[in-house]
Amino acid sequence: MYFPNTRNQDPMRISWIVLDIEGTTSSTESVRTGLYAYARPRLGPWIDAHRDDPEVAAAVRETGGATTAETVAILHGWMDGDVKATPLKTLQGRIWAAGFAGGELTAHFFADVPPALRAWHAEGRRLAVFSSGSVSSQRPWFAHSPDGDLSTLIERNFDTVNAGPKREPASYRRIAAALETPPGDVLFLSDVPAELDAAAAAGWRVTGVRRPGEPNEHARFGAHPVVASFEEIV
Ligand SMILES: CSCCC(=O)C(=O)COP(=O)(O)O
Ligand SMILES: [Mg+2]
Repeated sequence: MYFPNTRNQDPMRISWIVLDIEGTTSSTESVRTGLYAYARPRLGPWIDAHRDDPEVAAAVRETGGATTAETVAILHGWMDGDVKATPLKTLQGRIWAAGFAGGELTAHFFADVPPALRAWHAEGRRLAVFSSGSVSSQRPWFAHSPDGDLSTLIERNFDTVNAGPKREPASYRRIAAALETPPGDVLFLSDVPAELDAAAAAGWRVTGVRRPGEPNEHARFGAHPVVASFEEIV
């Protein structure tokens, strides 16, 4: 096995591969026009119907709005600005999970992703996800791939609640500790250079994913190795 960023290192030491979702395994379009459009009109009714749910109540409190209308306006503003605020991700995640369960949503994965995940899993690499999307949405996303259920390949799920912000090294230290693995044995794949910087600062191996047509296609990845497809991670 050859990873672009493992020259002069033993690639067999990579025991965990941690995946970003949007821009890496899946298109930004599928998230923004699929998931975001689904959540947008449902936020208000969902909040009103789940006021007694502690997770929903806490997310609404953290949003800072006094009424449902105010809360929804703040949430819509975050969605418009692509602010990946944790309360928004919590509420979106719950709505999306219900949408997947009801058969109203399907996930998207780039064509090279399902075969790569299956091959890595078959050769003994362990797979995890670290996304701004909440864990409650990550699992149904992988379960409802058009290429079949990929969630069985994913052993661990991390988000901004159980790990922390994606641009802070401490979050990656927390994940490596949870995986009980030395940081140098973990490879992180992401389309966002600042996330790769944070992971590398925590001692992880990293590879940038520069997919044609994605918002970060022309991003500067600095010294980080970069691939355009998981097929290049042979
Ligand atoms: C079911 S995945 C939801 C995707 C999402 O909401 C998101 O913010 C993805 O961000 P990422 O950190 O994976 O780039
Ligand atoms: Mg991403």
